[in-house]
Amino acid sequence: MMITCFGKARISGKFRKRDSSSSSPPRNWTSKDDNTEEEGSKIIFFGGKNHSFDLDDLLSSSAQVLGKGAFGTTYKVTMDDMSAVVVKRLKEVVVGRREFEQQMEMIGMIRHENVAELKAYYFSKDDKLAVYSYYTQGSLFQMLHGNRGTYDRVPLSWDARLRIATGAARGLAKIHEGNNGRFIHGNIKSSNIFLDSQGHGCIGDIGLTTIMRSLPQRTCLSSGYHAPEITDTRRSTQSSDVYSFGVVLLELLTGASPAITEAEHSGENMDLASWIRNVVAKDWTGEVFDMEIVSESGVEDEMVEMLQIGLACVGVKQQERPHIAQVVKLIQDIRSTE
Ligand SMILES: Nc1ncnc2c1ncn2[C@@H]1O[C@H](COP(=O)(O)OP(=O)(O)OP(=O)(O)O)[C@@H](O)[C@H]1O
Repeated sequence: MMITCFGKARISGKFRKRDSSSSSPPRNWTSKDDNTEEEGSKIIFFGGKNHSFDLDDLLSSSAQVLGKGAFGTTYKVTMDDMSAVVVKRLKEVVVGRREFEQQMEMIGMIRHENVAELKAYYFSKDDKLAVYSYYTQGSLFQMLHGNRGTYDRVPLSWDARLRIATGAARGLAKIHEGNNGRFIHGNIKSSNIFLDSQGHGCIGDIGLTTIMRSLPQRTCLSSGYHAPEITDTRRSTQSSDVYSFGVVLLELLTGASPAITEAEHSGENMDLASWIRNVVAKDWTGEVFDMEIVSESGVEDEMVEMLQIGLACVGVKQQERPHIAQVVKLIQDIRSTE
């Protein structure tokens, strides 16, 4: 299956550099009504006072728009010392300050090597910000689909994909342990999975779904990531997270986009999970794997095992999907050295 283009709108821009003589933040970065002294509106950091920047640094630094997602605009902000963080300016937050803060505090408590760290958050009437670590290697989406069909394409080996899947599964398992085992992610997809320095997958964008306006059902259906029972993204469940994670595994195996497209073989409109279910039912399993990995020798059994795990996760019946802890074990067992 060929994917020829990256397929996401890229925008570039810059925050205005703040006049260093001014003590108030620039208007384009903070509230539009000049109400910067709004009571209680201060940036809250995790990890005590041990942080290398404050709100002023953040607001005065140059920023580049990484993209506009469903939940707002995401910026890479580079500090004077050249360190970078990601700032997500959240739009359509549908909860009040108290609930927002409670959710952020819960997210902040989830610390794991395979979970993108929430460093800080900020709530005011006009601005809601979430500050994360910046991952220099970009997202799994970029790695899988970027530059396909061009000379600039850097192939992603099966070993690399296995490491990404292992790390991401561990990260999601940790997230599901949060809030006494009730925490959900709600938006698992390849653009929310990043790579750490060892090449393991790390899950980003945790826990925002439940505090944001629900995505339209049409958007959910066409993305290919959402479980079929989800009609309101604010009511995502751990089992729907497992479904979405299964879609990511299928994406890793096939190199195909999960969005609903006209399936090459049948000419029908279907999402990735449905297409793979169809192909496997017809016993054409070998045909689904990404051309980029299919020629690697001695790994086909591992790919077939991963395919079975992915298919179990995307089970249409919720009760038949595995728990994420089982998924971690199954993936680790594919190659016991991982
Ligand atoms: N911590 C991060 N480090 C590096 N890149 C990031 C980080 N967070 C997000 N990005 C990248 O920034 C871009 C915009 O992200 P954003 O989350 O706004 O949109 P999205 O992932 O496409 O959709 P959604 O809003 O549904 O998550 C994406 O390409 C994403 O992979």
